[in-house]
Amino acid sequence: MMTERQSRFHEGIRLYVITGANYHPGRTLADVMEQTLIGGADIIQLRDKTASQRELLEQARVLRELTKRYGVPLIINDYIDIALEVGADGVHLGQDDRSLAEARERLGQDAIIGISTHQLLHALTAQAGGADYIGVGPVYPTGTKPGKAAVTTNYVTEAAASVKIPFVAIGGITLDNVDTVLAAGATRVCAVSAVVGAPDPAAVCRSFKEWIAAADTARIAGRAFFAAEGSVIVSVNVNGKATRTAARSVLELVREHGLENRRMVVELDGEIVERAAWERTPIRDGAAVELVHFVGGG
Ligand SMILES: Cc1ncc(COP(=O)(O)OP(=O)(O)O)c(N)n1
Ligand SMILES: Cc1ncsc1CCOP(=O)(O)O
Ligand SMILES: [Mg+2]
Repeated sequence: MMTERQSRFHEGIRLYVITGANYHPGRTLADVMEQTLIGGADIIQLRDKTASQRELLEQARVLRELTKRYGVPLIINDYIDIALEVGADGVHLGQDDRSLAEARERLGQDAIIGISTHQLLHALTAQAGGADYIGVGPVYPTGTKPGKAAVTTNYVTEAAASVKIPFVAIGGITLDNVDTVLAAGATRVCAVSAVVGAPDPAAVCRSFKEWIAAADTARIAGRAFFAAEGSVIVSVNVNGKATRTAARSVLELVREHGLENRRMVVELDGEIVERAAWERTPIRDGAAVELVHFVGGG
């Protein structure tokens, strides 16, 4: 009996961080990449277009040890040999790199193989060829890949509609435009400069993850996720925890937390909101909310 191949690019992989040593002069690769893992990076790719193969191998060994410690997959850009040598989880290949078939043949069924795509035909070809995920980009022009034409968010929307395997949006994505990329249909985001070039890479990763979670919440609730201009995404403090939400009213926030049918009290900015007013009470940016529910009887 034929069993379907189970990809190791699992559902929980949402924030993909690629190395970019030129963006953090004076800080080591290990230090910066550990910060991204602390901040919640779900997968790491080693990419360095100027290092020698020997230097890359050394970097790959450092990242293999680090990613193992955090239980996160390590992908090597371009080089199947290096992936094999250090026991990486897989490789990422572009349209002009080694082929998907060769990588699968050499790395085996368990390996994670990602393919860069710039149009739907690339995406469908990679999917048919057994890729585990695809890169969709560059969404915006980026100094990390200078001269490469941007595919725009139109391709993100096309991929969301037609591609069945996971895709990561990549290229020029920052905390200032990630809402637009998510609103276009991305559920996974990949970044280099916005993360590794930041003074606090862990904080940037946490913020990316919050945006991704806020878009998930909207999608699960069956609502559109709006980008900044018509934004319904607000930062609120719920029971002392900073979070982002697409909830427009107290009622929606209560629903988001699965508490609608519970005996509970809602406090908004220090004032109790009567249940009858939940639906008409808006959630504003910066609001402090306490959701107090009563456990058990008596
Ligand atoms: C996740 C991800 N997406 C796209 C790329 C780019 O790969 P490629 O087109 O081969 O370009 P280089 O990175 O090799 O310059 C990527 N590396 N990762
Ligand atoms: C490797 C790559 N492939 C498409 S865009 C890109 C670079 C992404 O880097 P940044 O997040 O700094 O724009
Ligand atoms: Mg490449």
